[in-house]
Amino acid sequence: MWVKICGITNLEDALCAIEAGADALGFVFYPKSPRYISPENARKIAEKLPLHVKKMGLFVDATAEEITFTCKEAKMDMAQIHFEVDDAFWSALKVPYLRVVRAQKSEDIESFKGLIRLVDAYVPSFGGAGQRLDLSWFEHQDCENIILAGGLTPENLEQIKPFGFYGVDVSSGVEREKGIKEHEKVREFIQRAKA
Ligand SMILES: O=C(O)c1ccccc1N[C@@H]1O[C@H](COP(=O)(O)O)[C@@H](O)[C@H]1O
Repeated sequence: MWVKICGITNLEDALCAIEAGADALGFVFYPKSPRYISPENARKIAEKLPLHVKKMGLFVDATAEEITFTCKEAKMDMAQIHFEVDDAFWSALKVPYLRVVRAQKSEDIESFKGLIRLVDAYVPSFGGAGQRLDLSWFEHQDCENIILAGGLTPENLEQIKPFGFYGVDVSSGVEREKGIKEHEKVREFIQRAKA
């Protein structure tokens, strides 16, 4: 299973996640988030990381032009678009991206069906709140294109295994405090996701 550890704010947490086998790391460029990192600081970390690990910039309420610029400035491989956008946005975006569905009801998870997408639980603060999705919504769905997020922890990973998700994304569930990872939880999460 593909694993992304999100909300990275320092090099130590990034290296811990990589040593444990993370496939991707997330850097939050949303100024209202407690996990916000400046593009300049994200770049200092990204430059020290191996090429095979995807560096993903997470955005809320930004224009396609701003996101394109910030991803290049911060040496991100990809943008995670964590808010609703119109069709014109996607063609204006000039970096690879991951679509996010913030699901409030079961029908929502069918948005962008067939495309690789991250499905997170809807929260007014946009994310990182540890809010879980109702797993019964996924029971008759093809989950192989879905990266699941929202309230995941090392302890509840076992419940999602039978669905066959492409990947998982976690932030608050492996933290010691907002923006700082608990390394033992990071290792445990990745080990269980990949088992
Ligand atoms: O982490 C944040 O602060 C954040 C802010 C705004 C939008 C998304 C954010 N995080 C993403 O939310 C999901 C779920 O997080 P959690 O595991 O429930 O804490 C995940 O994709 C985070 O990257």
